[in-house]
Amino acid sequence: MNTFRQYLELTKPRVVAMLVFCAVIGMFLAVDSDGQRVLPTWHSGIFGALGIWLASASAAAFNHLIDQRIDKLMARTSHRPLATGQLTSMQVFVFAMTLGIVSMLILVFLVNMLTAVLTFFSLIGYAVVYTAYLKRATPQNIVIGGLAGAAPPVLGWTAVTDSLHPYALQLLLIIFVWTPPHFWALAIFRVDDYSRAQVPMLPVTHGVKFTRWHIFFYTVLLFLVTLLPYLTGMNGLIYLFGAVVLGAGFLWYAVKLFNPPDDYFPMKMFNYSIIYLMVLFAFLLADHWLVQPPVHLPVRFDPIV
Ligand code: HEM
Ligand SMILES: CC(C)=CCC/C(C)=C/CC/C(C)=C/COP(=O)(O)OP(=O)(O)O
Repeated sequence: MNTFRQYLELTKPRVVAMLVFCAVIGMFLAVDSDGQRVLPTWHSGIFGALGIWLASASAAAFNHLIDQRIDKLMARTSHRPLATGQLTSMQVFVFAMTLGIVSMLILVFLVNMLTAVLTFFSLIGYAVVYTAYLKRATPQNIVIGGLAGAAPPVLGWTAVTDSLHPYALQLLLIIFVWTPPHFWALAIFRVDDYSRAQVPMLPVTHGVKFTRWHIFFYTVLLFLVTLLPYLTGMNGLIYLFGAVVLGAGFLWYAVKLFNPPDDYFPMKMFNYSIIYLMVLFAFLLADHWLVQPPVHLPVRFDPIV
């Protein structure tokens, strides 16, 4: 592997691509204080996405740095550049710091302070609170830590409007509730890895059966939470259709997981979780721009900040 690819791997490019995708959709879902659709300017769109991307990549690189001992012990992560010794801790530290500082400079000077502050908290939330503390401390690690990963649509939104709208928090809530079934499906499949590395993930501490019930509970909750954008008048029937069909698919996986046809089934659910989120956000976007103004529940929500 050449050096460029090793540094690229530190940034968890596919996960971060998804975070930026959610942030960009957040930008295009933004409304002003009168509830009117607004578009990102070229400036806020490009620098907002760049800053959020670099901050997420920095957080991912810090995660590699802090987790190198664990990563060495798990089959899924043992090939990572620090685990194999292809990069040194100092190289990764300098890389992560550089990305973090550049992202903050971009957000503070070229976007706005609100987005910079919220992105900074997300970076610290993932790199320090989740990775260095929660991950090793409690099986609720990914539930609480999921807050940082759920932030991107809010960050995209604030990059455009410089204000925090309650509608944006609904998007955060969706990703927040989506994260446990997303991760625990993978954790069931990788339970031996986590057990070997002594990471207290739910299937390790409480068993697979208990984890399946948690996945089911969060999937039902996710189904309900995804109805909120319709119920609050943020989105219309096109979105509702997408949310119900996609949610029914997710529920099917959660139920089938109680009696899986084969050992690989949890990974099929994990893969579905990613398609689910991507398509759900595409529906939010399509609905927002194809159907306007929303015709139901004329509730007015003012920005919080
Ligand atoms: C605390 C929260 C989260 C945890 C613990 C978590 C955990 C994981 C893990 C362990 C993987 C497997 C990576 C690998 O194969 O090496 C993964 C993959 C992935 N996650 Fe998450 N995740 C979280 C939040 C998120 C969020 C918020 C998003 C996007 C909105 C996301 C999107 C993805 C994507 C797209 C992949 C597939 C990457 C690939 O194909 O390699 N995850 N996640
Ligand atoms: C600024 C901002 C939006 C920050 C969010 C950063 C970020 C990369 C969030 C994604 C969450 C994620 C991939 C968790 C997996 O970590 P893990 O350590 O459990 O997984 P691993 O074993 O694959 O490393």
